[in-house]
Order: sequence, then C-alpha cells, then structure tokens
Amino acid sequence: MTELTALPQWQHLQELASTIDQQHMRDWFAEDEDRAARMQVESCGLYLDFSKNRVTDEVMQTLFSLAEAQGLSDKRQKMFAGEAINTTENRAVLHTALRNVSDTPVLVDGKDVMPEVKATLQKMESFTEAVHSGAHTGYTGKPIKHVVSIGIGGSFLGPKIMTEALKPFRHSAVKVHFVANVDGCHIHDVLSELDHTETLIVMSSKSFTTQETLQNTQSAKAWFLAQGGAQEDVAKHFVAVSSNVTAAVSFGIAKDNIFPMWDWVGGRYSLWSAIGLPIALALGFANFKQLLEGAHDMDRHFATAPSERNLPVILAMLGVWYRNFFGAQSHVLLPYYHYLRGLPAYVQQLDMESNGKSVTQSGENVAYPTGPIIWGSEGTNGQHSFHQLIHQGQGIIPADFILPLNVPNQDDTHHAMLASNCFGQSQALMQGKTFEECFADLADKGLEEDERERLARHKTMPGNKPSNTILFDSLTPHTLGALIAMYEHKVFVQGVVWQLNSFDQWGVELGKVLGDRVLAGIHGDQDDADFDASTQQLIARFKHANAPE
Ligand SMILES: O=P(O)(O)OC[C@H]1O[C@](O)(CO)[C@@H](O)[C@@H]1O
Repeated sequence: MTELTALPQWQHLQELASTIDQQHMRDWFAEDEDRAARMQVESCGLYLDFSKNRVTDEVMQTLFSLAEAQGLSDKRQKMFAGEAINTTENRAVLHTALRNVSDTPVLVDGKDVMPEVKATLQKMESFTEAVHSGAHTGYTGKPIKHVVSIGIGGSFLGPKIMTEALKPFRHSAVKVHFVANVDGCHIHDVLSELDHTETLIVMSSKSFTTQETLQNTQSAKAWFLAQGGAQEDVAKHFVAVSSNVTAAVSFGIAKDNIFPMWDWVGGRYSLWSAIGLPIALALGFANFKQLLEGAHDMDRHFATAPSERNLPVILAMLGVWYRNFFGAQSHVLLPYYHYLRGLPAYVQQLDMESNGKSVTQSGENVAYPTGPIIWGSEGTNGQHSFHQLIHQGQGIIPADFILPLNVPNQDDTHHAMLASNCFGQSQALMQGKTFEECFADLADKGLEEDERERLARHKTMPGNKPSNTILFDSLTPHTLGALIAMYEHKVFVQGVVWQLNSFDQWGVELGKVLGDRVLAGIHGDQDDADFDASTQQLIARFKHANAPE
C-alpha cells in the first residue's frame, strides 16, 4: 500500500490547507448563502450541521477520496462480515452483530454467531424481568432494590454513562450503582448505604482477570457474608458477565448466573453485549432493545450511505483534516444536556484506546499524527472555565456541540437558555470579533487612544475555530444508540485512514504487569533491586507510612 503521506489526495490536501489557512469562515458565510444548507446531513434521528468547519466542497471531496484510497469500503465490509481485522489478536470485530436486529446471519470462521447473541439477549431479558417483577428475590425473599455493577473501562463506562444519559427512562423497581476503581473508598461508600438482602452484584469483566474488578467483587462478597449472608445464598446475589466462563466459575460464580460474551467483542465496544445488563436492569429490557435498534440503524447508515451523506465518515474525515493538516492535538465534546455529561469520558476511552497508537497494522512507525486527545464536559459549565482557551488560546481545538431539541421535566425557560448558549458559542468560535470591532466598542469609554488599542488587542477574538453541531429531537434510547454507534464508526474510519489496528490496546499492559510487581514489592515478596531508584524510594515511603505501630 502506498504510504499515506505520498498519496496524491494527501498532497492535494496539504496544498488546500495552506490556502485555507489564509481564509476566514466568516467571509465564506458572507459570500456563500447556501453554505449552511449544503453542509448538513440528517440520519437515524441525528442532525449534523458541519458548515462551521474550515472546509470547502473541494476539501470534503478530497478527504472522502483519501478515505477510499485507504480502503475504507473494503475494510468496512470486512468488519461487518466478521473477518479477523483485529490482526494482533487474530479476532473478528463484531459489536455490530450484537445489535443486528435483522435476520441476517453473521459468520465467524464459518459459524453463524447470531443464535448465541439472541440466546444471551433472551437470558438478559428473562433475568431483568424476574428482578423487576420480584420473581427473583434475595435470599430472605425480599425483592432486589439495588444493583451494584462492578467493572472498569469498557465494562463500566458504557453501562454507567448510558444509564445516566437515559435517566428519564429509568425503571422504578431498582436503582443501579456503579463501582470501578480499586480505590476502596468507592466500594465502601456504595455498599455502606445498602441492605445486603436487597442487593444484587453484577460483576462485569470480559477477561475475568482485571485486578480492580476481581478485588471489588471479593470485597463485595466479604461484605455480603459479614452482613449475615451465607455461602449458599451467594448465588441469589452475585451474577457475572464474562467471556471467560471457566475463570468466573472458579471464582465462585454459579454457572447459571454467568452471562456470556465473546472474544470478538472489544471491551470499549461491549455495552451492546451482556455487559449492558446493568443498563437493562436500570431501564427495562425494552429500552435496552431500543438502544440496540438505534445502533443498528446507524450501522446500516454507515454501511450504505455515500460518504457525502455519511455521518461517521464526515466526522472522521473532518477530524483527519484538523489533526493532520492543521496540527490540532485534541478534540472537545460539548454535550449541552446534563444527562449526557458522561459522553466525553465514554468517547475518550473509545477513541484514545482505539487510535492512540504509533505503529501501523503492518508494524511500521507512523509518519503522521494519529488519534487526538478527547476531552470535554457539559455545557454551559465549560463556558465559565475552559472555553476561554478554545476561543483565544493558540491553535485550534475542533468541537462537537451536542444538543437535544426537547428535554423532559423542565420548563422552556431553561432549555431555551441552554440552546442559545450552545448556538452562541459555536457562532462566537466561528466568527470571532475583529480588532476593529473591539476598538470601536471602546469608543465611548472615555479612554486614551493607546489604552483603547491595548485593550482591543486583548479583547480580539480570532474566530475561524471549527465546530460541528449535532442535534436530535430528544435523547431516547434509540437516539443514544445511534449517537454512540456514530462515534464508534468515526473512530473506525480514522483508524482505516491512519492504517492502525483500532481494536487492540497493548499500551495498557505494561502498567498492569509492573503494578502487580510493585504490589509484590509492597508486600515484601519482590526484591527491591528489581525496581529503579525512584520506584524503590516511593515504595519505601508507602511502606513506612503503612508500617504497623
Ligand atoms: O472487561 P475487562 O476484561 O475486565 O477489561 C476492562 C478494561 O480493561 C482494558 O482492557 C484496559 O485495561 C479495557 O480495554 C477494558 O475495557
């Protein structure tokens, strides 16, 4: 395959970028009254206005052509077809099969995986209904009122953030709590509020080897027993989701209480699998199903829409444009909806664990920037904090503004203000305010000319800062499914362009191994000489502070 940077499309984009760097979006809007109408797309309940980007039609066409030159159509087809595109782990990548609500079979190594997927969904549905109806009780016969979901990374962020985002859809029978960190404060705080006879623990770990999740589950079990539960009562209160059924059984989870998943589901793509059980318990299975259906709609859109109308492809290629041709180091997500406040953290794992890589599929060092830093928080809070840097700081930070047009349980006053802030911010980022405008504004302040000039320089807003605006009618499970799947496919497209394997995460392994060794060092089971001088010093301080009196 031709080196990415040697492709004619890449070279052409470089030329276009140097011209566009001299132009201002403000002028484009003034000169081209069709711009906004042309640069908008709507599908799966999501509306995208991408007109406030530093792109022309020619740039967009060249970006789409670059994606094709990198094999987008072929690789997308391979992903949906269950080919082993995760080449370092020799695995298929089939989160799309988990939400395949059609009757189409999906083959992995010649075997249709859909019967297993459907059987697991059925098991989730029956269990959720049994908990909600009170058919599944705790060991004293009391109904389950609290669910504690224990898991980390993809076994935590998806369930937690989807449950939070869909708060208006919550089922009244149970309240779901989440524990991820091995920091004991978290599990202690959650469990200390609960009655063990009414509590169900859902332990979620694809690998069943993750230190944090194993330890938190052990602590939860110790709590359950200390509160008066007996070993034979554990089965009524502990279930697990894992692809490692053998390890789950030897840990002590009853076989019937294990919800399976498969190695072709990546952790950060797993909320659609049984990892979504806490979502179903929190919202009811029908709402979980709607989430899957929304994602499936986005899958169909991604697979079939031409690039010009394809939401994930457009977003991905705009990201490539800024990352590779304008030096953008990060991308900010700005959900203007309190319940969607967790979205930046969700997309952060999705994007940064997928494309935070410097070696191509074939093992060569990349010669261009890859995955950006993803960050952000809910509007309007960010406006009174970090937006300053987006407006007047150096470089560009492309932004996604995300807003539901309708919200539940609110009067219109708040929502109109929220929307006006959202639209006002993207407008300010785009148009800015010139030195001359700022200077004129200071005319009647009674200032000396040089003071007016000095202040106007500080007040000048460069503008020309890019953003997308994503709107939807209201945040239903269906819309949320489509929104999350859109970001998943955006990450996929960027991985294709950058020639990365977006589905492994070797970068997290060394820290785990060394962390285990340090733990052995703390317990005195590992020789000090095995650590560098700094680490020895830190361990010594920790041991000293925790030494028995
Ligand atoms: O579900 P598991 O196997 O416990 O893994 C949890 C998380 O840990 C990671 O492997 C990274 O450490 C993530 O990719 C994953 O989502």
